[in-house]
Amino acid sequence: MTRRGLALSPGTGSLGGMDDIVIEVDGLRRHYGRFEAVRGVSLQVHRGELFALLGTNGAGKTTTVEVLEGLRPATSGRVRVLGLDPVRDRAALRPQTGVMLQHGGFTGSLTVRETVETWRSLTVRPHTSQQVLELVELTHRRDVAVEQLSGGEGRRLELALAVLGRPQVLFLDEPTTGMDPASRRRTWDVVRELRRDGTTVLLTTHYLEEAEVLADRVAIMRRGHIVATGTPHDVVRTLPARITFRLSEADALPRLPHATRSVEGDRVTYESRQLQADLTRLLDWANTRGVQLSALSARPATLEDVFLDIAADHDPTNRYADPETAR
Ligand SMILES: Nc1ncnc2c1ncn2[C@@H]1O[C@H](COP(=O)(O)OP(=O)(O)OP(=O)(O)O)[C@@H](O)[C@H]1O
Repeated sequence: MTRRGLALSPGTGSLGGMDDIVIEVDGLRRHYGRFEAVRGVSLQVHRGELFALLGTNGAGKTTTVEVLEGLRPATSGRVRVLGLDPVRDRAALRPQTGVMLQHGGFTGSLTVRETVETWRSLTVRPHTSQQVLELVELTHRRDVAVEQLSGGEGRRLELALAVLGRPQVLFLDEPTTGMDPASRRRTWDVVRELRRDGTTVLLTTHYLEEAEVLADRVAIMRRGHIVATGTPHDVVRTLPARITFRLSEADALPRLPHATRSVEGDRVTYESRQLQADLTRLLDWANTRGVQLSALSARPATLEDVFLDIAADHDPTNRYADPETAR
């Protein structure tokens, strides 16, 4: 979706000495008292990239993002955003970054427009209110008190405020939580548009489909570690594709050369490393015998499959890791 006449390009103010790497995390550890929430995380995000940080509840995503935002110091390890230290250089970094927290702090009695105007007065080189409200499709709600917005509209207002200062780097912590599927897709369009205009985005989300459609690269965290990383395609291809169908007489099932089979009642699942070859073999077998495979489906693995595999508490360390991106 292209929005008319919007100049969304991020600020280009040079902070000097940076290359293509916008976010750099090396061996990050973060303790809360004696509990270690982040246990040696390393990642790099390049200019204009959208990187999604995924993980089970309590895995350490928010803690990692808060360290990057300068809201918490690292216990140890090196963290740089635009070549700067997020805590020490917070004043220099702040105008270059946009932050959408899980729970924004609005004053409920102000209208949407008053809220944006208040934030504009605190922002260097801001977009106009009209621009950002158009971007997130809240123009028709501009005179409504913030407390009367729906949950999804509130999230869109937070997104508008996060991009108000034309940030080079945008941190989005669960940006579409509480949105209906249509709002979520509209928000994806906005994020894609920002990314197209060169904004670097670090996103956390529990919606695996969101990461699959938006992210250039993902990292999946569990218990303070990154256990899988790479492009969504790279991460997903570590797991086999699935062929499923229902068949009452499962005894006569064929062996497929690249697949393992499991049967639960009348539900048959093949996990296949070569979907096309195995599916062809299966369909030939069924056609030759006149067998009806009901509710037949064949699909590659998804990020959700990988996530569930990781959450199931196998030991996935190293299984998914891409050595170039997770050191
Ligand atoms: N202020 C704090 N004091 C003590 N422990 C904390 C604090 N903040 C977070 N933790 C703990 O650190 C761990 C990581 O929390 P964090 O919020 O970073 O995880 P998360 O991956 O963002 O989780 P979620 O998906 O549930 O939002 C959790 O075990 C959490 O209970």
